[in-house]
Amino acid sequence: MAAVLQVLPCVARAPLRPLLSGGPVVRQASGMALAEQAQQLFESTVGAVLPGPMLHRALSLDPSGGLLKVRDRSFQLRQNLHLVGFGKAVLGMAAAAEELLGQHLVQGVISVPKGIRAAMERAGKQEMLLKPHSRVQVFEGAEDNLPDRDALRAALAIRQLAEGLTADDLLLVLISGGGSALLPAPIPPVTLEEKQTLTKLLAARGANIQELNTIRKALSQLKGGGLAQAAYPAQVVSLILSDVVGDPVEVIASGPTVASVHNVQDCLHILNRYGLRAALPRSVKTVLARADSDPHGPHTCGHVLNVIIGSNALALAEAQRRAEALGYRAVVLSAAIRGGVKSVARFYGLLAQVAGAHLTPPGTAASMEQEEQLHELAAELQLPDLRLKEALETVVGAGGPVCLLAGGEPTVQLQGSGKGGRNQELALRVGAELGRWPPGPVDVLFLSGGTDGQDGPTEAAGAWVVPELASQAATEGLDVASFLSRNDSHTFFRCFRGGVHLLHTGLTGTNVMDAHLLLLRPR
Ligand SMILES: Nc1ncnc2c1ncn2[C@@H]1O[C@H](COP(=O)(O)OP(=O)(O)OP(=O)(O)O)[C@@H](O)[C@H]1O
Ligand SMILES: O=C(O)[C@H](O)CO
Repeated sequence: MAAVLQVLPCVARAPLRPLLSGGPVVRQASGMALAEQAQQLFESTVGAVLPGPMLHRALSLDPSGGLLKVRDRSFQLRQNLHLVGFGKAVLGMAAAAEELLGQHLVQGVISVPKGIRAAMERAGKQEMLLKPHSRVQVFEGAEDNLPDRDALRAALAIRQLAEGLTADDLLLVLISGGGSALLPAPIPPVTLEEKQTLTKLLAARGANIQELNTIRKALSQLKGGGLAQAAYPAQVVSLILSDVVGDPVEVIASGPTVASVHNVQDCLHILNRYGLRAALPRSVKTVLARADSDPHGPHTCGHVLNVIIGSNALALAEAQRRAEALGYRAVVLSAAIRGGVKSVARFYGLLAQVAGAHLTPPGTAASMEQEEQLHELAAELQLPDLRLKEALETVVGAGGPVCLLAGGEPTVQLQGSGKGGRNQELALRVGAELGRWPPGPVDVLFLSGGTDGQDGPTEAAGAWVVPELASQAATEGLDVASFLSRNDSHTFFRCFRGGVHLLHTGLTGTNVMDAHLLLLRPR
């Protein structure tokens, strides 16, 4: 089994850059508007997991001795270092790796989303781009996050590089979310089109990422440890940016350097669950039937070191430090927020109400009933790492501003044909929840943002809300409930107050799911 290391403990601070548009509309806290502080905290969250800081935390090079250190392991470099990568954040990761490794890097191939170089150039993010005469070959593909011919060409080039390595070589593998679609190499006779159709159907029928990637692994030459196997006997070091709740290395990008533990029965259960077993193409049945006799056994990954170098938890930890520096008592509630967006919004609404009441003098206390509802909802959401009790204890003892941080990936069941994204919909729903209760003597702000800088098919990363939002919107003739019923959160935020509640970052070059911030400040 491959060695799995957890996130690196210390985090370099990223430079601050204004991300939120619009002026301060929330009362000042410590001389700075809550909205501005939320901006800084979101910047810190993203900054902790930008490619440059991450790679510098993960790798160090001793140029005199030509030793590459990854955590507590050292590797001798002697013109034997090769690089491959795939994922939405891999262009910047490769640029940072190349900068760090210099002439030691012999060659590389990466597979990144279509148009990403042009987008980074347009955004002026030179640090996310490879040098003009880079040794790393770049393939762009997987338009709309679906495996396509371009991604297949990239996957084959990556396989070829891996297969050409010897026991003297070291292969650095850069992995981030979106890697599954960017590394398609179906096992014949399964075709790319068949795999694409199956993936689309599973996703449309609600399969989660664990289920989706179990099927992807079974049908792929490179996923589920296949890439590690192709590179054997070279030493493999995978640096992984997690976009999956809980950071499971076997799931992220379908674990190309992690031995798969799934068998055919697991796949058949999943296909059954989504009503796809009966209609399977013959090729898929053939490959599944073969798979049991030819598993990527655990023994195939003994030459691999898998290291999580960036995650939601790590990003939130940095935001927590920043919040404390701004004078908040800060708690990370959870880095594994999941569940329907309506329940998650209700959770944050109740949390704000209960926490707000704890922050204010007796007489404004939230009812016991609300506190009970909060705990019940938390139990229903089944968030494994939730620190609700600790958060509420902190609030009780705070006597001043409080910042509750969380992250993860709630789900939106699309009903309408409006324009929006997970984060904007969550923020709007939380805004509506906050408006249901009479405001106590406490300022409240909730922000939800996608750390990749793009929330659904919109140009915004997310949005922030305050309890007055719904009533203020009504004075502008905007009915929050009707926008929500159409999943039209982006249109709402664009119209409301000229769009000042939208969070605009542009593509950030990283992705560790979403970040949620709840700021409370007694008046
Ligand atoms: N109109 C809408 N309102 C709310 N959510 C939407 C809307 N349209 C799409 N979405 C949601 O946006 C998500 C897809 O957007 P996005 O690309 O940001 O997330 P993703 O696929 O999880 O990618 P990543 O992991 O890179 O963030 C889906 O969860 C989808 O349900
Ligand atoms: O590429 C993938 O499989 C998803 O982004 C999860 O990592």
